Amino acid sequence: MYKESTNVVVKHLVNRLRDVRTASNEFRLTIEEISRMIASEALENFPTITTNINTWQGPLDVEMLEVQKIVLVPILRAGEPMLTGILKTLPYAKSGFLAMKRDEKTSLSKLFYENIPNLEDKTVLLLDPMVATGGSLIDAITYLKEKGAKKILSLNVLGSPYGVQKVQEAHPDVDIYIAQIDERLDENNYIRPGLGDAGDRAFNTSH
Ligand SMILES: O=P(O)(O)OC[C@H]1O[C@H](OP(=O)(O)OP(=O)(O)O)[C@H](O)[C@@H]1O
Ligand SMILES: O=c1cc[nH]c(=O)[nH]1
Ligand SMILES: [Mg+2]
Repeated sequence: MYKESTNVVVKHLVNRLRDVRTASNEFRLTIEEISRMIASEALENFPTITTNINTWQGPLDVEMLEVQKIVLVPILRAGEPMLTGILKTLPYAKSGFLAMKRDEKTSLSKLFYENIPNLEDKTVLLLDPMVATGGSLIDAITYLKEKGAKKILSLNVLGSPYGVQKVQEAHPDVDIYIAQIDERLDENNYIRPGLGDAGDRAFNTSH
């Protein structure tokens, strides 16, 4: 299944990303903010554990998210601000890394580096702002499954209808939480209206 956010603040922030005046620093901070809100939506039904803590009035049993069961995996580069944002909310989550690049001629993704912790009993939050053809996300999920992932939630900012459908067809067990699904994929496999190249926008390499 996929869930597109209906939150008006999320939509507002996505539109800040589209504006060409939004320079790299603000662009990354906005991705951080959107990611924290999408993570809240994705974790709404995540298991909690009763924990005894000391409060100002003494011991108290409270329900806490089972953060030790979460592994955050950004797809670099563009996924990096998503990791930074969510780690501010969940500083004790573990992180793994996939560095992938889409060949802009063939649109096929290539994996350059990986560092994935043990995924036994874990839920992976896979982080990539953009789902264009869906190829990078499909390959990343396939790789994580080979590494033992049983449960993967995909957190994304912008998708094309085509890409989101392709990911669902390839991996129907993966739930997608996305801020906005745009109109279409263009002839160069870019999302329209979209925001351009998220990695270039985030790291100031557009020109
Ligand atoms: O759905 P797809 O057609 O595979 O395209 C989406 C991919 O393209 C972008 O990364 P890119 O390859 O540009 O790498 P970057 O993060 O280094 O810019 C984006 O972050 C996705 O990973
Ligand atoms: O629109 C797109 C497509 C792929 N990658 C991006 O960053 N943006
Ligand atoms: Mg890029």
